[in-house]
Amino acid sequence: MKHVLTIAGSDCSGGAGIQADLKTFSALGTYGMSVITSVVAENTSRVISIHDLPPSVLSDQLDAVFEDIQVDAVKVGMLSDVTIMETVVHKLTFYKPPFIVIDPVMSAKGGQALMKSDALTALIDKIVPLAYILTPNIPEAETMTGLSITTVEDMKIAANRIYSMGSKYVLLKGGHLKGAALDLLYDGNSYTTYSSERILTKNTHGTGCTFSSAITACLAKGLPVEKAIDKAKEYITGAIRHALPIGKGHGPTNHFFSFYR
Ligand SMILES: Nc1ncnc2c1ncn2[C@@H]1O[C@H](COP(=O)(O)OP(=O)(O)O)[C@@H](O)[C@H]1O
Ligand SMILES: Cc1ncc(COP(=O)(O)O)c(N)n1
Repeated sequence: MKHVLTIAGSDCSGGAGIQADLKTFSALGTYGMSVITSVVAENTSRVISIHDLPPSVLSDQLDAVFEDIQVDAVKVGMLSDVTIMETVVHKLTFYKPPFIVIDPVMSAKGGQALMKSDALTALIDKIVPLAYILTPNIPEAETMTGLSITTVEDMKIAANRIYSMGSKYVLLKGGHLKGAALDLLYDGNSYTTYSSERILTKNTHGTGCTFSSAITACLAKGLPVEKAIDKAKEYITGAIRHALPIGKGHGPTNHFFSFYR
């Protein structure tokens, strides 16, 4: 069995962050581990508070995992500030796991910030170059590039711009646009699209976390990039189609939908 690590925030309501990541890792047959960056008191409707863990606690967790267990792939999610980013860069540069998938989380579905705005430069200069695959959504790509993205042509221009910031692949997710749920992969040479029908639901809490974790698990299992994304796209579409209508806001993705099909 492959061993997969998530470095991300904790969502006590279980829909996003490390909770979504660990459920995805299990559902895809991998052994999941978690290093928590921040404890977020949040639910399907709102973020109440964010408690960032001290850098030493973050470093210790990373050492505890890497000194003892082989890590086949890493997913990075919420990194709230520059200090947390610097700690993650330091440790991942030292331990050099084979695949690093980075979801540049900036806000929760309700719009509340999960990354401090003064951390944008560190995200671009220090975190992005670590990424094998970077998975921004449309608002994140707009923040990173200063572009307005409303069409697939705009997505191509933005993906190109983000690629030049230093990640090996850019997967720009189109969940926030209209029409089909179309994601665009750019590898520096050509574009590949991954498309599914748009599911009419408000229950999209954790979609980005689930998708990036599924890609990470598939890479750990040895799938080439295009196949890993294909499989993860199939997984996220099922998890949204069967998303749970719980809570008063955006309900969470469902990781056990395959048992009920
Ligand atoms: N309503 C939907 N129906 C089908 N797929 C969706 C829907 N919303 C998002 N997706 C897909 O879910 C994945 C996560 O994308 P997105 O929701 O944009 O991420 P984030 O959670 O980071 O905002 C992408 O593959 C996207 O195309
Ligand atoms: C701790 C944490 N990390 C990430 C997200 C974003 O989740 P998503 O974009 O997948 O809905 C979140 N709401 N909470």
